Amino acid sequence: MSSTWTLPDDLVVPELPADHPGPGAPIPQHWGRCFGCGDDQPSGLKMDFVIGEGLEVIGRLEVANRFQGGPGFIHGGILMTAFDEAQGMACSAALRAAVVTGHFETDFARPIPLGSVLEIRARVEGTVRRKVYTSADARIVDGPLADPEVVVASSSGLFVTVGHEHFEKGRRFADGLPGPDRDVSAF
Ligand SMILES: CCCCCCCCCC(=O)SCCNC(=O)CCNC(=O)[C@H](O)C(C)(C)COP(=O)(O)OP(=O)(O)OC[C@H]1O[C@@H](n2cnc3c(N)ncnc32)[C@H](O)[C@@H]1OP(=O)(O)O
Repeated sequence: MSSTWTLPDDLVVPELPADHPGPGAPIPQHWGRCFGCGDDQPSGLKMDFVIGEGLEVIGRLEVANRFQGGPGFIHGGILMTAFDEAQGMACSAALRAAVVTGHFETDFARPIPLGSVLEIRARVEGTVRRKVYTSADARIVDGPLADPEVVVASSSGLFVTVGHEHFEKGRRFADGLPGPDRDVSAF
């Protein structure tokens, strides 16, 4: 099975920011409580990211036992979350803009065992107004069934750039219940 995703004809490929740090530079987590990358989210994915070539970022996910779906394998929704995080990070790194996911689709090509390490390469394909078209692929680079030549899953996603006011609406809920305002300006 493969995606029916198509890119629009009027896609604009963005220039890299002048101060883009270049391949290998670590990308800081965008929000400590983020399920994808946050250190302050004990049940989260705890993904790490570095800048890749061009408009690409490279994410790493250690497939922990708590990410289990079918016996011994990663849950498909967890994998989609990892792609979502990686493709969002690619948008942020390339455009220096906050984004949210608008539409997302994933192809699951191989089962991914617990204990493996996934490398997710995610990139911005281009933009149309506020829409950011992204893609990504995942390979097992360490642990069970590791083979860096084999793409085990791939993903396409449309993100939409937003202003910080988008996240202001959620700040009262940052602890899960309405509460004191929290500073989400760093998101
Ligand atoms: C900051 C760094 C982040 C790093 C990583 C984060 C990774 C995780 C990201 C997430 O998971 S975010 C959480 C999941 N997503 C959301 O909660 C988004 C909920 N949806 C919304 O808030 C709004 O629908 C949205 C901001 C996406 C759009 O509303 P707006 O009123 O601001 O914009 P508008 O509706 O005018 O749409 C702008 C363009 O996007 C298009 N669009 C919007 N939603 C779409 C959609 N779902 N599918 C396709 N296109 C969509 C829309 O057609 C339009 O295209 P055109 O320019 O061609 O007119």
